[in-house]
Amino acid sequence: MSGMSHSLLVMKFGGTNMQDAAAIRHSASLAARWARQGVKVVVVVSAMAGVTNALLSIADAAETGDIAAANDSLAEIRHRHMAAAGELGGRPDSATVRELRELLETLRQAIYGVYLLRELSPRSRDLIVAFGERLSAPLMSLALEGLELRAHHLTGGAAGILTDRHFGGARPLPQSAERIRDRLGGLLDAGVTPVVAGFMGETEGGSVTTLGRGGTDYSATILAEALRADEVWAWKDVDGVMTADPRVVPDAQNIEVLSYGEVMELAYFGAKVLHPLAVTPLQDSGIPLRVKSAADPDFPGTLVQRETHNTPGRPVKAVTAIRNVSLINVTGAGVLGVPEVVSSLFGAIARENITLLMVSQSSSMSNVSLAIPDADAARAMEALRHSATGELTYEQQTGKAVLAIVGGGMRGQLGVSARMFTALAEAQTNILMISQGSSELNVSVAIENTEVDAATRAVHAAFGLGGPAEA
Ligand SMILES: Nc1ncnc2c1ncn2[C@@H]1O[C@H](COP(=O)(O)OP(=O)(O)O)[C@@H](O)[C@H]1O
Ligand SMILES: N[C@@H](CC(=O)OP(=O)(O)O)C(=O)O
Repeated sequence: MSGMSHSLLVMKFGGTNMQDAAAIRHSASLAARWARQGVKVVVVVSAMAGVTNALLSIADAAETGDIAAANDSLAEIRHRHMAAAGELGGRPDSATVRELRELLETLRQAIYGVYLLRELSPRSRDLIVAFGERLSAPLMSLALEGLELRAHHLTGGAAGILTDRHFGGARPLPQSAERIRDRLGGLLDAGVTPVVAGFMGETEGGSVTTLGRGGTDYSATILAEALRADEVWAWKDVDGVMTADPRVVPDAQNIEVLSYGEVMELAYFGAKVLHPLAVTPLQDSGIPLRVKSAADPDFPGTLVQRETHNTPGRPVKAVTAIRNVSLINVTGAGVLGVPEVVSSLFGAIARENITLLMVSQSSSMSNVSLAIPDADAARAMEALRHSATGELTYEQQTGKAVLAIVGGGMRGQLGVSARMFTALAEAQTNILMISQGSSELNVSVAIENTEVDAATRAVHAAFGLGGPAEA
């Protein structure tokens, strides 16, 4: 695909595309291919694959006093980055390699601090976990320099991304846009390729924040919107956004076009391919986002744009699933016809910042069911018990999953849900709960965790997603 018509592209490279020196070199060559054609390229990088999870475990180990485990794992991270730096041509005495060493030492001290205090606040966790991206950005600079490009790496904060103080799930502040133009405009005009550490920003007071798991996609779109880029390209280890997770459904197909709304639903309902909020910065400008395959750069991938693009006979575009979900059933006299109770339940969930995946209320109004990620369920139960009025009982069932179908073509179409339920029945899947999003872009059901893979394949086949669209 030609980039000739573009003047500015933001390119995001995920953990897999940064996993070792060879992958980083390949990623750099993709950025260089367009930079050499005169396109200004802003590169945004994730941590090397696995590093974010490792840093989270290290922080937890330090907090519980297991400094030996923390140090062992830190040594692996140090080795992995120093080895990659060497392979990418970084000399031990070069400024970039010295900087890497200093970053690793600061990380070690931060972890030791957690160990001494036995205390890990959301703020300290963000500081520690963002080191993954701060350490991978210099490696990308080395790789770009190895291809004779001039590069300059920056933290998310230094690139101008200012956020609120919501550690672990921070949101950008409006004044970021001007800061980003200030911080990156000069570099771009001087022919330098900025390499921005993804996933992170900083508060006005200078504390490091993170944008939520998978947040590098979000960093890329925040930068693209501020810089009025022509497009954002998210390079992945898949062809694009697929009709289902290709690890579960071998005949999943690439989706050519999706709307911002569709991609948000897909991400919300578990498609790990993009951050659920990634397209939100683009909604005003309509800047397109392309999900592209790093292994096959000329393949068009998936174009994500403002407008919905429907194929006749194909109301559903994709099937997604979220595993490890809890269902919380709220029953009791207090639920009977008392909308305030429902609103107080929602308030409690919202205050705790818990993702509410599904809600359903029985027609008798005597029962409300909520689907919540297992990881949030204990907090949710606690919050619900403290919030509600009346005589309510709460019952939690774990080991469930949410399966969703997504597509703009289902709006106003009869029979789509019925087709999904028939497919599930034929696959002997018991449906525990049903809900349709008010946007009419999705229908979701709660099922048993153990039945997710078979159910996904059955629904995928029922909507003809594994082959060419029906006429
Ligand atoms: N509908 C889907 N389309 C494409 N990929 C999906 C989908 N659902 C889940 N995935 C998984 O998401 C992965 C890509 O996301 P991720 O690894 O986070 O990307 P990144 O390269 O940005 O780190 C793929 O390897 C794939 O297994
Ligand atoms: N490293 C962060 C941010 C990210 O976006 O990663 P990836 O692009 O590898 O999904 C995470 O794991 O959440």
